[in-house]
Amino acid sequence: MTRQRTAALVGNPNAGKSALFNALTGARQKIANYPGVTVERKAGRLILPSGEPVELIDLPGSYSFDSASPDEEVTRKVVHGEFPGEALPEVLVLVLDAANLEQHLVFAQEVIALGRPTVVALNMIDLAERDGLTLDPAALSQALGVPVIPTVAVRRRGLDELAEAIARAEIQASDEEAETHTRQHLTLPERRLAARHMAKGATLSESAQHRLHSGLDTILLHPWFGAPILLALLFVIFQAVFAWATPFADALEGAVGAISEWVVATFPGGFLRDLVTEGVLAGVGSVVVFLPQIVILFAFILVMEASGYMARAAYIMDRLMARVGLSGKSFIPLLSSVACAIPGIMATRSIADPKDRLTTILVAPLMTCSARLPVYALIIAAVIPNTTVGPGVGLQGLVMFALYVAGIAGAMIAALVLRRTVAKGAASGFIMEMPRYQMPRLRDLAIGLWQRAWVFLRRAGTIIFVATIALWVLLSFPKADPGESQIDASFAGTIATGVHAVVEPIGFNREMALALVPAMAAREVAVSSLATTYAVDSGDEDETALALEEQITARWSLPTALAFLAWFVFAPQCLSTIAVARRETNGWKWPMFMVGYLFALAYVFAGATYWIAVAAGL
Ligand SMILES: Nc1nc2c(ncn2[C@@H]2O[C@H](COP(=O)(O)OP(=O)(O)OP(=O)(O)O)[C@@H](O)[C@H]2O)c(=O)[nH]1
Ligand SMILES: [Mg+2]
Repeated sequence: MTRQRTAALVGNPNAGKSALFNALTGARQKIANYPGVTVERKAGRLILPSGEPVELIDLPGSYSFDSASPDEEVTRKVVHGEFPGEALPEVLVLVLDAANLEQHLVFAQEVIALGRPTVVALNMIDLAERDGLTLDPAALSQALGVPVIPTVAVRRRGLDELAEAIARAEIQASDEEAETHTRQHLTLPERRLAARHMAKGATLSESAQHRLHSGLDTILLHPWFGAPILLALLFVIFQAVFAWATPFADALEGAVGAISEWVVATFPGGFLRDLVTEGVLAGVGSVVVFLPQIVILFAFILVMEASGYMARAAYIMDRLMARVGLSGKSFIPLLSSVACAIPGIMATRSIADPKDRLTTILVAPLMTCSARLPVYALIIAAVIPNTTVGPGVGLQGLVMFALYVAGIAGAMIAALVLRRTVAKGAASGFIMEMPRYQMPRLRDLAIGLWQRAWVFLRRAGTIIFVATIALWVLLSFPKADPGESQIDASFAGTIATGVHAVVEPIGFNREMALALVPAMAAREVAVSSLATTYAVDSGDEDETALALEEQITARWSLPTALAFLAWFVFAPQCLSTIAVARRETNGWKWPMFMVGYLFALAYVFAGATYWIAVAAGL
């Protein structure tokens, strides 16, 4: 009885499976859809050297058998013989990218562990050579325990040898009656380590540049040092945000003060002048002075992205993320949330698993977005002494770093809890392609920075401007009788008293309570609100000129200020984020849940911070 011989091409995305498929089968192809899914089934006829035909199928690329995307699901089921209506392929042709051997070997081990007759096509040898890498197929074959054939699919190099190896594997498959000897399964970290050793063992020589790049990877992706290096880098960034921004921030502050003085000196007193000095200049101006810090933070982020380090940070974080039940796929959305949770939440669309995605949406607001930077920077500058706690380590930068870490830790713990309760499910592994290291181009950096700065200034000119003016109006009317405080008399004062009753137990004063309300529009409004409130409150012009920072230093106790910082780590003070969460989850249920748990966390942590600080005598 002769039956149809079969073989399937498997491997990571972009290994060159389709290119090999086309080269091996030529025009003898049939394209259809797998039943029930929109994934294409590509089959073709490969003629072995003996003249015998083999049905070759080109499977979708896959990073792992644990993955959940529909494409990867098809690949997993077909090679396990679980796909309805699809015969278990007799031979697996595992396609590896020689230029990215180490990454491709991670999935390769899973395929080989199936114990099926397997042939490796070590493809893209030409690209490896271009990168200055000479590989030893024999050594790799020995390490993997299967034949390895070097190929260049696009130039038809190695195709005859590959066809011969497939023919031998077909004979082996029929000898063994397609019996499978499943080998030992390794965990993802074990496979990564083994991939590293195998790739090294199969490398005969490499160019200086390639050695430099892989040397960098050895250090930056080291299982033990990788994470501390990432943390140290973040630490340096926050030191720089404070240390480098100061002269620029001072200059901006001076400019805003000078304009304010000029307005006071030039125009007669009254409604309009007060609106400009107390509302626009004191309020919006107080936010704009944080532009240098935003620019410095993003300069670092952009350099990390452009140099190729960011993808490596994702790789390092993947291990941590897996431990809390998220995949590395959540890293990019969470990282974007450092700029703003809105693009972060939108980026979760790339996460295939719905529970993974939901969890990522729910924790994204915990990542410290750039809108918190002005709040943190203001309060820290006002209450944390500008001293050093070690050579080159400023206390202010250290506190800022701690707040960012608190946000990340909060997100991780929240994810862990959510994955065990409302979004139950198993973690899926993730392996991504590492881009090459590159020198960032100055022009691209400049454009990226300009875009971030513009987003910030536009917010100041629109949402922050409007919220601050609205607050100023509420603060300014009705007018106080002589001797009475303007805030007590105003509409805003009445609102503040109501909110204050709720937040007094966690150490907040009344101005803070008032600032929380308009800050729902955008977190930076907390800064402009405080500035406007103190400007209206002080009434006489000399005191208006007193910088917001000094007002806070004079009026707030340290426990109160720390409680306010703790509040902003958790509080979902952003209506746009809530609206985006509603759109991305198709309903109010999850955004309401998100707002509820985040406010609860903010309240508990701010309260705990306050009372611990009071007990410690701060
Ligand atoms: N230089 C070079 N390029 C190749 C080689 N093999 C494939 N390519 C190119 O690499 C790219 C990806 O190849 P594909 O065949 O589409 O990769 P694939 O494995 O089918 O990818 P998925 O279908 O996404 O899993 C294409 O642009 C190919 O032309 C090779 O040996 N050398
Ligand atoms: Mg393909």
